[in-house]
Amino acid sequence: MMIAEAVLGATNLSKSFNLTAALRGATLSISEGEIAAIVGPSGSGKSTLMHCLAGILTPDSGEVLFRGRRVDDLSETKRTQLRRDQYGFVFQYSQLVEELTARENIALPLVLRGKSRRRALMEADRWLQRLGIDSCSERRPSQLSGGQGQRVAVARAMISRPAVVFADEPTGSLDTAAGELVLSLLIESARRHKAAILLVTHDQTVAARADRVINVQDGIVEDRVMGRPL
Ligand SMILES: Nc1ncnc2c1ncn2[C@@H]1O[C@H](COP(=O)(O)OP(=O)(O)OP(=O)(O)O)[C@@H](O)[C@H]1O
Repeated sequence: MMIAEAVLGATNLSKSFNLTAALRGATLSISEGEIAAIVGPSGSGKSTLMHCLAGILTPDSGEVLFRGRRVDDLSETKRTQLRRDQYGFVFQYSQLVEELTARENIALPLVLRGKSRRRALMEADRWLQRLGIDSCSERRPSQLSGGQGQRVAVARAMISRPAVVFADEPTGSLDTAAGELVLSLLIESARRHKAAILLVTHDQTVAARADRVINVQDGIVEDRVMGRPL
């Protein structure tokens, strides 16, 4: 049997905000291409865990590993580079740039990585088509529906072929049908490009689409496998 390599790992992560202990020794490992849902009560530490794993927050103690290499102690510049080169992000209210069109928003990560504007826009056009939003190409974010905006966010997250996509309630602001479509597109794109997804959700039907559900309780990870092969 082939054992999948870990793309992302954390050991004993702790993080406090003043007197609040948000994480109290969280340990987990995400395999290459794995789709993992992070669930747990409000305030249990899900977002803090995700932000520590993504290098947005620095844990007070513990280690974060990306492909076996320690990354929590990298300089801010190196962590920004890691996020740009290896990670994609989809949040509840997508942080699209209002001054740019949908097409330019999708192309942006490639431009930031040094691709020419022309080539980045050509690649963005492919993603617009793949996700069924090519008619929105020239619209600004405020001219998009919630579901269209999240599809643009999925395209923007996937265009740079990330190893890991961090998604914090990506369908939380959408109705059921739009949410299901966005989630399906995110999962299909990730499977096609062998990206792992770390998905924070309150929604059981969203969690049920993952390979594995990771339960966070009081800042600690309680891991359980959900029957599907990893
Ligand atoms: N920037 C911050 N400053 C102060 N306290 C914070 C901060 N971020 C998180 N906390 C606290 O840390 C704890 C964990 O918060 P976190 O947002 O990680 O939980 P969560 O499980 O994602 O919650 P929710 O499901 O409500 O989004 C909570 O008690 C929260 O109030």
